[in-house]
Amino acid sequence: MHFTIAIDGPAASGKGTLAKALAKHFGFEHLDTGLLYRAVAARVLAGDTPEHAAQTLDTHHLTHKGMRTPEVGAEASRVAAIPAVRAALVDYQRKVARRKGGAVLDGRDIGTVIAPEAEVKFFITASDTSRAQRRLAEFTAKGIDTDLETVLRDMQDRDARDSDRAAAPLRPADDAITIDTSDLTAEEVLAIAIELVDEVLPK
Ligand SMILES: Nc1ncnc2c1ncn2[C@@H]1O[C@H](COP(=O)(O)OP(=O)(O)O)[C@@H](O)[C@H]1O
Ligand SMILES: Nc1ccn([C@@H]2O[C@H](COP(=O)(O)OP(=O)(O)O)[C@@H](O)[C@H]2O)c(=O)n1
Repeated sequence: MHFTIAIDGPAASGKGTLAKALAKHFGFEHLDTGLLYRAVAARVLAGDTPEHAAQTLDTHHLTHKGMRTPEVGAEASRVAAIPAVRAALVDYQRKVARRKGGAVLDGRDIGTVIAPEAEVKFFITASDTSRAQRRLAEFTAKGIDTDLETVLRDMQDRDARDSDRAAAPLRPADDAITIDTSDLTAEEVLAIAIELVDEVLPK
């Protein structure tokens, strides 16, 4: 059985949390596609060129530590605007998306470019303040010294780069279901999403 769930949205909206929980619930594979761009960015920060880093990316690069720092996130959104970088990462993502047994992919262009044929598409949003507070809590838990104002500004800069770029900009697919998670717990978001997927999933 092929069944793809596409999840897109801006930074720290809760895409990854929902994708992981949906994959677990339905026994599907999960791919955090942001990790691909973060892994390219980490290699660029270590001296590689974006094109070479993307073309030679290997799954073991995805498990490296330090991928969720503000510096890697900012660089990820810069390399992600380069068409050759995006092109190098397409095949791997499409292969996962059409994997037998079902897949959940989260990112920015899953419903629009990587898997426009996905059976279910979600666009996950939340207010800027909620998202910045969530991201700050993550950074603080990791021992990264920053503050709400800085996190909010970096996040808005990154969202703007992701939305304004010419190559696969962040936007909901026409047939995506938007969920605003500002006032919902992760469990509430999951329950809503499961119900919507169940309506489409072959019995
Ligand atoms: N509905 C929610 N309510 C509150 N916090 C949430 C919710 N969904 C996710 N989070 C938390 O917000 C942070 C960012 O979530 P994450 O799923 O990593 O976002 P994204 O993948 O969109 O960047 C994480 O610490 C996560 O636990
Ligand atoms: N499918 C995707 C996924 C991520 N990205 C880029 O990678 C960056 C990091 O993505 P991420 O999903 O790890 O970021 P968060 O939403 O977790 O903060 C984004 O800001 C985008 O620039 C992309 O362009 N396309």
